Amino acid sequence: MTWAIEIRNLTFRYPGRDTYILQNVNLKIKQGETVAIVGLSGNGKSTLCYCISGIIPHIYGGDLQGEVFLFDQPIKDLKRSEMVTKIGIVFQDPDTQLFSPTVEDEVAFGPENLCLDRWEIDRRIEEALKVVGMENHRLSNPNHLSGGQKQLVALASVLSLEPDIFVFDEAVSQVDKDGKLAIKNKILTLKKEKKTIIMVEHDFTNLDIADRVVVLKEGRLQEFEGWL
Ligand SMILES: Nc1ncnc2c1ncn2[C@@H]1O[C@H](COP(=O)(O)OP(=O)(O)OP(=O)(O)O)[C@@H](O)[C@H]1O
Repeated sequence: MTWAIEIRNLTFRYPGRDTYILQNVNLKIKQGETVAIVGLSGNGKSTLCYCISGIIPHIYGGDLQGEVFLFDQPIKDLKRSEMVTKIGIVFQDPDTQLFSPTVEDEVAFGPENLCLDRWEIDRRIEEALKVVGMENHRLSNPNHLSGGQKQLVALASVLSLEPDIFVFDEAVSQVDKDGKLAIKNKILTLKKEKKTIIMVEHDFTNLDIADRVVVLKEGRLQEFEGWL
């Protein structure tokens, strides 16, 4: 069977650190599945998201053992251009993701780098901005937006890539109630489209739409059984 994501015996520590943040993590996720990762602060949820999306080891380095596969391919062998159509991550802190002078440029960056036709790029910008309700802020500088608005722009910039797998790492934590509802509806649409979704949830906002919940405790992963 081909898994959208397969993590085998993953163990990781950051460069120069003694503590292993992830310890022998194993996880298999089917295409079209929505999996929520929960756990207390500092237990390695973001670190696991970085491993799944190739940021570890490509950007952070560190001591990594085990392997992550996306659709049977080891991510360490995937080129950056192959990664972006397979998996898109929305970070907890939008400031790490936003770098363009305008909202529109930010959302256009991914599709433009995929060298898509202009009409397709425009369609994706239009759609992504509409989903997140930021179509009236096209020409705004992302640095001048509120935290919640920045998160919505970061989300739109990943939606416009239309990857097979989405990783939402507390992606809407600062977004207002209406915005959260709109994103929840979008995630439901992505589910219908058989996209694979990983959600890190601190406040459990979207747990009800997850097919499965896994708990990360002190770097070890367990299936969630029972109520927290
Ligand atoms: N770049 C880094 N270098 C060294 N240690 C790091 C780095 N990033 C995170 N850590 C450490 O790794 C541990 C796990 O952090 P991580 O952000 O993965 O946890 P988390 O479960 O996502 O927490 P939160 O819910 O607060 O976001 C923490 O002790 C953190 O201090």
